[in-house]
Amino acid sequence: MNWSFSKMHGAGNDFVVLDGVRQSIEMTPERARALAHRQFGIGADQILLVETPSHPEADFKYRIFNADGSEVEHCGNGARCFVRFVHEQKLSSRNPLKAEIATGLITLEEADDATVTVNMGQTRFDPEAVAFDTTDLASAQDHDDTLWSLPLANGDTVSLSLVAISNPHAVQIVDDVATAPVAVQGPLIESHPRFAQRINAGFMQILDPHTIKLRVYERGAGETLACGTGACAAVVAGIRRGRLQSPVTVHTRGGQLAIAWDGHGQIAMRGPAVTVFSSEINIDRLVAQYRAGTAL
Ligand SMILES: N[C@H](CCC[C@H](N)C(=O)O)C(=O)O
Repeated sequence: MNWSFSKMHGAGNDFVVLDGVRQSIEMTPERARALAHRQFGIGADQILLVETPSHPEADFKYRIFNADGSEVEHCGNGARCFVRFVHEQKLSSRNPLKAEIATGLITLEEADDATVTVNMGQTRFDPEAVAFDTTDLASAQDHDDTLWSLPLANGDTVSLSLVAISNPHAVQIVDDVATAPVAVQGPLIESHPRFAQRINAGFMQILDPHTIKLRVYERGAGETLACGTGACAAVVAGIRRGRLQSPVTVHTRGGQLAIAWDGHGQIAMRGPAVTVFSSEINIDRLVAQYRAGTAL
């Protein structure tokens, strides 16, 4: 079966985007892993699927699969590519669009300067929102933010702000993102046993109240060049800890994102969306090649 797709990225966070409206696409974890595989597949951090919505006010349903095949609640950089894809593929000319995600609706709007602004949906700060087990753990309360001191398996202890942008994030402040132990602490935080659904691990360097640098070790994908929900989570954590003021420019390894948050409502994120190429692929042959390649 042949699937047409677009290869896209938002600030270097890259995606395979599929039209599940005009094509019959049944996504499985293995198919997502095969499409995302950097050697045996197309290569991507996430696979994005556009579908017919079930929510009455939505224009489309927006589904996200990580490179490890896990289906997740949200992807901010992907949302910008989603609306660009819908317009480029002439699935709809509506602008702004409403997309249905796991926790409700998000609004996506393309601007004339080729950037896209997304209202990122609900934000939560309670440990339950990130499936964090707080049993026997004293929270180091910091301002009005819960700052959790978490021992890691390698002997490090980290201070984490927990924020859900529909998907879960654990954000820490570091002196210098360039030397932050992302490769060591990232996987230990991502798969820490107290996070029942795993978590995205953010490392934020504050340059001034309106500017940060950020690296994110993503759940199910590893470190990416940018993470949209991670940028939102970092800005929210910084504002709630009295260290940042809206709007905030987030410098990532793949580009810049502009985040605005009034302290209680939705978060708005603006940034780039780029189509690298469009093509089609035989998914059955791809999965067979992926199985053969990864069997060793
Ligand atoms: N790895 C994330 C999903 C993709 C988020 C990121 N690519 C973004 O732009 O928000 C998770 O498992 O929640």
